[in-house]
Amino acid sequence: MRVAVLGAGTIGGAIAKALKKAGYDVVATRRRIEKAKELLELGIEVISDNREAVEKADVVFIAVKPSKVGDVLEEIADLIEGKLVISVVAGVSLKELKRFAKAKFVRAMPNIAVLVGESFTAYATELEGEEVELVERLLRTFGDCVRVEEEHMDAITGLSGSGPAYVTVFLEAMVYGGLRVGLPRDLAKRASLQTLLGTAKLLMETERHPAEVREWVITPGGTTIDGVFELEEGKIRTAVMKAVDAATKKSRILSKRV
Ligand SMILES: NC(=O)C1=CN([C@@H]2O[C@H](COP(=O)(O)OP(=O)(O)OC[C@H]3O[C@@H](n4cnc5c(N)ncnc54)[C@H](OP(=O)(O)O)[C@@H]3O)[C@@H](O)[C@H]2O)C=CC1
Ligand SMILES: O=C(O)[C@@H]1CCC=N1
Repeated sequence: MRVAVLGAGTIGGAIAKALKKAGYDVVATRRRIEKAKELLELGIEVISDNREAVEKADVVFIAVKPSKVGDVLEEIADLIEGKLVISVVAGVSLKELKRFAKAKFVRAMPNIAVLVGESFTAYATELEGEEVELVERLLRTFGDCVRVEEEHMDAITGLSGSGPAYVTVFLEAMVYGGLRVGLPRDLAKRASLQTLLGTAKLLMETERHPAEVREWVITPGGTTIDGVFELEEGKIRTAVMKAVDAATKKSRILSKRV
């Protein structure tokens, strides 16, 4: 199966790599192909002509910025009639995509962990049956994937699409905390990363509520409660909730600009 990825930038490049690794024949596009050396080295064909890429492909991914999606769809509209087209563009609805072409559209939202096969990808579509099975086969090469009602897609964008950025802020703060109490940089980073990974794995495997796992860690009168007290005073929960809310609202605003 041949897959075209239009807009081989940060996420498009990651998608092209994941699909190539899974054995798909991949053609990727961007205007400045000199910036796609890494993809070329992996055996991915990189060209600047979207029409040529689409003509040769069975499935098309669109990973350009929201402001460009209209132009790109207009450019390829006649070639994608009846073709499966998966857009990962934030804030652009199925209804808006369908304004430009009569393709079989899927709206998906992965995150940058596609690069290590650990994305959370949600998708919405009106397709059914074998076509949905194909969509899931493709999206599973990125990591976990789940079908959702389209009304959830902006919130998914604000939560898991943008999520790696929030987690890296927290992670960096943990490392700095380690530095502040005198740990060497490498040790602080390794301890913070493994703590994050281990906690996520623990929560996933035990399916316990985060509060329950937190109670396991907090020894009465011990060290952890003093740390948790500071986090609560710093309003970390409202800060994270506001971050998800702001990014979700931005996704909703982007959709009005296409
Ligand atoms: N970054 C992320 O983690 C995620 C991003 N997304 C979505 O993916 C999209 C891209 O985001 P991101 O990867 O961060 O942005 P980038 O700017 O890194 O990638 C966009 C790419 O599109 C290329 N491009 C621009 N115009 C065209 C065109 N006419 N034809 C073909 N390619 C073109 C650009 O390259 P050139 O200038 O060389 O043409 C650029 O590399 C956005 O819509 C975003 O909402 C979704 C999930 C996660
Ligand atoms: O920042 C953005 O707009 C994109 C969408 C989700 C992650 N990155």
